Amino acid sequence: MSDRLFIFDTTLRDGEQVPGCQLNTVEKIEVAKALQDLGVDIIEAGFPVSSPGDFESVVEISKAVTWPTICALTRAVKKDIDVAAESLKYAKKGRIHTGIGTSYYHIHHKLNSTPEVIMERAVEAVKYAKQYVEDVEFYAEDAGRTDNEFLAKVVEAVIKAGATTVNIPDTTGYCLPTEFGEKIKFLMENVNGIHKAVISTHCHNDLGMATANTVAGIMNGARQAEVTINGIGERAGNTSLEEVVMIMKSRYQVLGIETGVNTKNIYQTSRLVSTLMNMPVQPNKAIVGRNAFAHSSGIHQDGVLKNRENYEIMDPTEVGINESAILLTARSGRAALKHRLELMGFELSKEKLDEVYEKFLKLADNKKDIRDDDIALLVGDATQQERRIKLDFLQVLTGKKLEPVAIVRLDIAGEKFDATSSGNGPVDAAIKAVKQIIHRQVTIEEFLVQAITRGSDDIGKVHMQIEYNDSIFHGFGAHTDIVTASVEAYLDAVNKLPVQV
Ligand SMILES: CC(=O)SCCNC(=O)CCNC(=O)[C@H](O)C(C)(C)COP(=O)(O)OP(=O)(O)OC[C@H]1O[C@@H](n2cnc3c(N)ncnc32)[C@H](O)[C@@H]1OP(=O)(O)O
Ligand SMILES: CC(C)C(=O)C(=O)O
Repeated sequence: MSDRLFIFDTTLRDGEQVPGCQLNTVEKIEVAKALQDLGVDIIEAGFPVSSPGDFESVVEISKAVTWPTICALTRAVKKDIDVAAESLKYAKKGRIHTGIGTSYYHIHHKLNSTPEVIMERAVEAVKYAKQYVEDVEFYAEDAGRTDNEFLAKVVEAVIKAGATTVNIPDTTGYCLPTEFGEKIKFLMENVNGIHKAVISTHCHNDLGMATANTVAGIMNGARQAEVTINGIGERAGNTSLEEVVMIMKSRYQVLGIETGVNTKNIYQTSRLVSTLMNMPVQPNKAIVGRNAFAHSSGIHQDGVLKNRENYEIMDPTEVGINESAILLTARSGRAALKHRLELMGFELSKEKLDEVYEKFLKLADNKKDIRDDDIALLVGDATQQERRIKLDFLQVLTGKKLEPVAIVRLDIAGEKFDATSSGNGPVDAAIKAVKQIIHRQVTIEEFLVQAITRGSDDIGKVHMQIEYNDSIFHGFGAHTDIVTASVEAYLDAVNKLPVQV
């Protein structure tokens, strides 16, 4: 048996069935070209009979794409097949994908038919499509819930009628991986002529088993996997391309099967599809999720920094992601902080690192997303000269219809001084209280408040410019509490005034 797995991408057909994900023809061409660059073997471009727009898209994709096979879906209905054939007239390699439901439910409760009639319609559809193209794929819809004996008869009949690929979809995402694997094995062992066709999987993710079922199918003889980028598709979605491809690559030693996919294009294709279809990728999505190569807890970060393979089974660059991310959170340890500091150009002694780490933990408990700006401020704080005047305590009472009042305690060269003041705002009240303790004739010339990054949990940065004896002094403060940041900025500037003798 061949060790090459054909990748059949149905992002533009099954993926596009997702409500809100419809693309126009220009966007579909962009995705099709990206799929071509990615190296998929077959692009299912649409269901041409469904609308003039979908027909047009299949025509234009056929013109735009050079080497992958372009596939058009149909029911086992002559008109559908005629229209599909027409839409494929510019395809360098065209495939008609026709089929019909084979499960008890579909035969009796959807098609109001009998197994015998369904068998005839299946054979007839394949023969009809065969008049147009050599490459005909047949799908036995809801094969996952189809009795294996009947399925084997249908598969044998459609291969005899000329089907070159036979698709065994788990349409409702019902099968267990063992059941799906056994289904494929049963067909491989019981269908006469099975080796004349490629057996394909098309698994849905209703129970989160789409990829597991696809792999089980491949392990039992399927050599085409029908997949979508980011696993998008009807209901809970389809098997995701990136998962199947990376399973084949990462576990080649066990499975011995290759795809023709250029895995380095995976991430960019995922982003493209997500953006065009307005379909965000869940952060923990395997391979392409924002956190797929991000480490946030101290023990993992330490392990990854010592050797990436301690916690990573794939190299992120293999899927087009530049590098693993070490995210700083309240669960991070010194190793991660030190690593980030080094990347930022700081080499701290062990003692200094401990000091910054303590401050970092306090900040991280209050702020989810710690960025380089935050770290720079912490390092700045920890490495600053000892200040003579320090803010020891600050409490502010403020609110709508309340006169703001601030209580301040300063530590001046080891001695504590308290003051209380009201003001027209909390910052004004706090600065006035400070001024009651520090009797210097200073005026604030400039007061600039800025959120460093984003979000209401962000650090506010304050820049203050004060004037004293015709000279200007600058002060900076940063804190998640903007009043504290303002007082710190004021004191920073005051600490720079010439010491009075
Ligand atoms: C599992 C899958 O994902 S299959 C692909 C799903 N994608 C789509 O359905 C999108 C495209 N579909 C469409 O645009 C429309 O449904 C069309 C054009 C195909 C048909 O539209 P309508 O003629 O209005 O039929 P409608 O959608 O209401 O019902 C589907 C009909 O097709 C029949 N049918 C369903 N599947 C098949 C099949 N594989 N082969 C033959 N007939 C089928 C149904 O039994 C039903 O027939 P009935 O009206 O005689 O009961
Ligand atoms: C048309 C077929 C292949 C399908 O999408 C399904 O069965 O899920």
